[in-house]
Amino acid sequence: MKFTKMQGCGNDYIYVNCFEETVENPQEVSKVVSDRHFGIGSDGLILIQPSDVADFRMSMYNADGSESQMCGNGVRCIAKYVYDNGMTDKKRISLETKAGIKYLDVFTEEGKVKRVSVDMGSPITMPSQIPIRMDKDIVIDEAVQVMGNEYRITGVSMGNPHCVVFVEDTEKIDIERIGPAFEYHALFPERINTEFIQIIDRKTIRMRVWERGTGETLACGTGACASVVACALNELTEDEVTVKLLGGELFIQYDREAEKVIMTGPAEVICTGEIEIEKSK
Ligand SMILES: N[C@@H](CCC[C@H](N)C(=O)O)C(=O)O
Repeated sequence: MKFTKMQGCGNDYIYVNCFEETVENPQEVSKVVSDRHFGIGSDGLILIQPSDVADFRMSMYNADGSESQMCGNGVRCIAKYVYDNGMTDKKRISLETKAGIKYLDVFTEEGKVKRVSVDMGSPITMPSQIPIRMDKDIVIDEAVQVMGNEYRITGVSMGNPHCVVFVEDTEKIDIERIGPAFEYHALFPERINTEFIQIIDRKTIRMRVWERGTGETLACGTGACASVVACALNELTEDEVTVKLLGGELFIQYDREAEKVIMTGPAEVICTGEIEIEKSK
């Protein structure tokens, strides 16, 4: 199987061009390629596919093989892949995802995509649609018990589920211990991505993330968008915020009137290669 490894703010995935390759069992293939010791090493697998309703389609799988509806860093990398490889010459690309059609604007330097702005659509705050098991109209700054401690959570879906927790200092979070406890908490029937957010000032936040199905990653695009919406709901920041992640920075604009979130950030190729996948996978 031919692949390209790409990253957006250090959130790295194996991309397969399904106009040329067939991936029969993507859940299993994602586990194999993502393994950082016995595979290529990545946060998951992303398939670039033909679409009947948009220019391209994305399917994305976490490192544990579970499928997600959306991947913010992944959609930017797909825009770079299809443009740089001459699969389109459009500077506004439409992409079908399990969370609807997303529109990607590419910014090029010397003919190659450097940055991409994505219309991430409307944030969803209704608990039953995130989903979060809470008998409320919206989950803002709600107290929950996790591993014997109280945390205050704000729930937002960007097509995939997020739980945002504000902390004094992201460096002091024992994320390997607390991340899985959030992910598998009974409040979240489809598990959850958890963002730990430190407010730097009204235009800047620092974020660490525990991703559903993968663990701690260096960045999460949907998570950055969900966090900026959560900041706005808690009146902690303005609506245009730079999110500092372990692997880089994303610029997020929350347009409350239009009810949409725009994410802008980089996309880079790491390497290309070929891997033998057993027939049963
Ligand atoms: N890293 C991604 C999100 C990947 C999916 C997530 N782990 C989930 O299961 O929903 C991003 O950049 O948005």
